[in-house]
Amino acid sequence: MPIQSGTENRSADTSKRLTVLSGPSGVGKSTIVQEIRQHHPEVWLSVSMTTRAPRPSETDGVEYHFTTEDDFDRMIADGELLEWAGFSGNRYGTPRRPVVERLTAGIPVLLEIDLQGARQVRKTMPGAFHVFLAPPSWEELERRLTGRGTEPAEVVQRRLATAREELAAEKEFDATLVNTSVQDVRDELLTLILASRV
Ligand SMILES: Nc1nc2c(ncn2[C@@H]2O[C@H](COP(=O)(O)OP(=O)(O)O)[C@@H](O)[C@H]2O)c(=O)[nH]1
Ligand SMILES: Nc1ncnc2c1ncn2[C@@H]1O[C@H](COP(=O)(O)OP(=O)(O)O)[C@@H](O)[C@H]1O
Repeated sequence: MPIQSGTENRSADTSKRLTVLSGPSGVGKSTIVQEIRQHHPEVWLSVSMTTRAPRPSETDGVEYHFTTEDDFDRMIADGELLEWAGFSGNRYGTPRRPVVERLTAGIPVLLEIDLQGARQVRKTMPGAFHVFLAPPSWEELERRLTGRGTEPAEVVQRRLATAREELAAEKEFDATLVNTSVQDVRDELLTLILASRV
């Protein structure tokens, strides 16, 4: 029956409307996401839960939902997270329900998450398209992470050590964008987000 098979196809394909953006700390992921937020409201940006403290520039509910360790434990126990990971001493996770609701409604969704989370999404949402954001060079990555000035030196060092492992995982991704120009990457990412729709 054509109508029934059409419905089945649509529900099976919803994860194809999902794009995952990953890359080492300091490469410019938040900057690109901010550009998409400002210029492309047609893309829905998932707002993650985190146990990390807010930076002075951050607003609860915009960049993240800032939460406690206890509440994060509860969300895991209740199956409310699509994926989650520990990163540099804090935990981060994607609330499942808002993502599923947008995908089902046909809205493109962008997740900005770390490598461990991206690997979980690859398993649970097999249609998702995975984009790796790479730095122009290692030295530039160090400069950006240090220059941002949001973390003490010891945290920067820890993030750089993790970054070496993350750079080695680039081949797991469907596409790589090198973050030389913010506007170019924004436009290229949007093209990929819209191209991966079905
Ligand atoms: N697995 C997972 N990682 C996340 C999530 N939200 C953010 N992250 C990642 O956590 C890492 C640290 O994020 P953050 O503390 O904001 O630092 P920044 O990305 O260097 O600005 C980054 O790699 C983010 O992509 C999430 O919901 N799940
Ligand atoms: N294309 C770019 N060229 C130069 N600096 C950049 C570029 N993209 C981001 N930055 C700067 O690099 C630093 C880290 O960017 P951020 O978006 O916080 O990275 P991430 O979210 O990946 O940790 C910030 O100071 C940001 O302004």
